[in-house]
Amino acid sequence: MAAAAGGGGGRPPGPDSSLEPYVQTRIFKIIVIGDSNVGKTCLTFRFCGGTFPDKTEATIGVDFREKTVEIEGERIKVQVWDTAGQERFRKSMVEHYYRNVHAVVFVYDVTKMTSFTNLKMWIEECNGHAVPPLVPKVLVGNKCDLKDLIQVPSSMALKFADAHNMLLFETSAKDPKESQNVESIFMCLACRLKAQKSLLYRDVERRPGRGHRLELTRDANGKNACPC
Ligand SMILES: Nc1nc2c(ncn2[C@@H]2O[C@H](COP(=O)(O)OP(=O)(O)OP(=O)(O)O)[C@@H](O)[C@H]2O)c(=O)[nH]1
Ligand SMILES: [Mg+2]
Repeated sequence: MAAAAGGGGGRPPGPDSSLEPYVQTRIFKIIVIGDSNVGKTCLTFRFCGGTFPDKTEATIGVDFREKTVEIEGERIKVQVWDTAGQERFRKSMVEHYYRNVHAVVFVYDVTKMTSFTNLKMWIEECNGHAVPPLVPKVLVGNKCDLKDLIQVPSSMALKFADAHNMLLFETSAKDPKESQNVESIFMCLACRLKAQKSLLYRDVERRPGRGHRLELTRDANGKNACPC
């Protein structure tokens, strides 16, 4: 596809750069919401970077993390908004969190009951920002590695999740054995969003010199099927 600069040799001229092919990559904006210290930063780190951070500080405003995934042959950019749990670090940003959001992850800490009871407030905040009912939402109980300290029984969390029409994931950002489960949270949402065909292509990526790529690469093994 690439043509030598300067032409000659009977070859066709290289493509005009303004006509370079585009690849359209959908971006799914997923926000992670919940009390301070429940592990939002660690969960997003685990999903996007594959590791558990040695040390975290309270998030101020928002941190963005991204991961490109492939689902049924389509490359999708999952843009994770790691929000601040502390009121003073989030109040000027709240509008931005919810604007054009595609999916919401509500997080609580299984070792801290107040982080679970506060979910009601987080859901109210979300509803108060006119997030459409079609926007998928999931519930995540984090820090399951701290088995002896668990305060929120699974049965209670499941009941709450059912009542709010959400899937429940109980996991640990810290335990490497749970990394697949953490991945499933975001992949499940991405799969659901992909199935909502009405979502617009929100991002157009220019990929010079790669030929026409509007036809999408296919996973020969049919991997990346929806985990939920
Ligand atoms: N044992 C255990 N500790 C965790 C886990 N996830 C996070 N932590 C710890 O919990 C503390 C808070 O984690 P963060 O990810 O910074 O919490 P956050 O929800 O982002 O907090 P804010 O940014 O203030 O909203 C840190 O000390 C983490 O190391 C987990 O799965 N297990
Ligand atoms: Mg944080």
